[in-house]
Amino acid sequence: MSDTVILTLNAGSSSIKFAVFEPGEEPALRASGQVENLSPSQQTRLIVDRDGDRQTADIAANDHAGALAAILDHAEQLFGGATVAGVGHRVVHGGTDFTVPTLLQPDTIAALRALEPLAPLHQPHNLACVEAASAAFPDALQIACFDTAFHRTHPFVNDTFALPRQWFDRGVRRYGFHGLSYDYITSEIARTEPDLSTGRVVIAHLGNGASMCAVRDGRSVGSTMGFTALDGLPMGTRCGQIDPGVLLYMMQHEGMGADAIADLLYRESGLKGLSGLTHDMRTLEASDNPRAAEAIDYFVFRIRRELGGMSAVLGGLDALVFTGGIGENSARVRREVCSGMDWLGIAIDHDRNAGNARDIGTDRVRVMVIPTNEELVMARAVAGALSAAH
Ligand SMILES: Nc1ncnc2c1ncn2[C@@H]1O[C@H](COP(=O)(O)OP(=O)(O)O)[C@@H](O)[C@H]1O
Ligand SMILES: CC(=O)OP(=O)(O)O
Ligand SMILES: [Mg+2]
Repeated sequence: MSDTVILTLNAGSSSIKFAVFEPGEEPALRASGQVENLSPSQQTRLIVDRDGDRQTADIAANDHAGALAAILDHAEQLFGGATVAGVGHRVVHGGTDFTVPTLLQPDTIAALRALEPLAPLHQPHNLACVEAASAAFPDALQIACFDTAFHRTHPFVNDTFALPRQWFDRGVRRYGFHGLSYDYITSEIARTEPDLSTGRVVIAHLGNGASMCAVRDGRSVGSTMGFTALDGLPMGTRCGQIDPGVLLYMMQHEGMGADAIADLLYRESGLKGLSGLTHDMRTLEASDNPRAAEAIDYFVFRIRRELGGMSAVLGGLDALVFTGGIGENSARVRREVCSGMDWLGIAIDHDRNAGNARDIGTDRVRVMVIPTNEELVMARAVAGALSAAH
């Protein structure tokens, strides 16, 4: 057993997911878990998974520093006496400047803080974890791993809006997110499906946040997400694509200010807004309320539209991959996305789909369900930084 370990942190607004790896050419997972319900109105819980065993404890934390302190209270169980040599942080927005995993230092942290308004549900929490982990592990390398970095291979037409050119030059452009997930899926395809690694692939990352990525030759050529993680598909609480005229109307005729609109678009829309019930797909699927079904219908409709558009951009399609909590687990969403898609060469086996099997396609296009692993992508980056530092 190694005497140093890598810790990865992935902070959301009400959770921190973490994992512990032994460093090496391919880091080996030692333990993982999360702090969930990290909000004043809920009972915060710590979950630790190790050696096939799950432990759960109620904890008192109500912010990210408190959550990290609770994780460290379990240091012996997680690290087993090993030193944390590097910490990988998921940082959702890297803007135009951060295109590779980056050592976090005061100037980089300040530059990333400036991007907080572009990812208000994520960036402040990501940076809170950086602060807490730097205090807890002052001798460890703190490495930022960016959701935007995988998309920096986009052609200009996918990255620009049709605004006066100065806005593009000032960074108002489409970045794309969920890059750690797409990086992992493309690395899995390269490892297990060499024929597909030079192919035309659409990956649908469907979780609380949801986006799709068009991949050719293992590189991103398009994403449904844009300047922020609001664009594209509808999500748990985010609206997805919207006519900007709606926002003008709300400001000019409904007396809504920027904060009220931000709250509406980031926290009250998407599946939650449409259903009037919940952001949670599992609960929606179990509901017999017709609005729950309408919310799922809209989610599926947008995925199908984007699939058609991305297939056109790619000049055809060789594989469709589902990932993320919904993509990996919802047989209904996958079935409805693939239904009537034979014109594109997509058909699925319903038994294999119901069992979340890895290969569910029966026609020309491969249709696959691949669980994502953003933590491993971060651990690989930290392992690389550690071996470069020695
Ligand atoms: N068995 C399931 N059936 C349908 N949806 C599921 C299932 N399991 C998880 N989900 C959905 O996955 C979503 C969470 O996805 P996840 O990728 O874990 O989120 P996050 O973006 O927070 O990492 C929720 O909407 C949840 O309901
Ligand atoms: C970028 C994004 O939407 O991330 P998540 O799915 O973790 O909310
Ligand atoms: Mg996620």
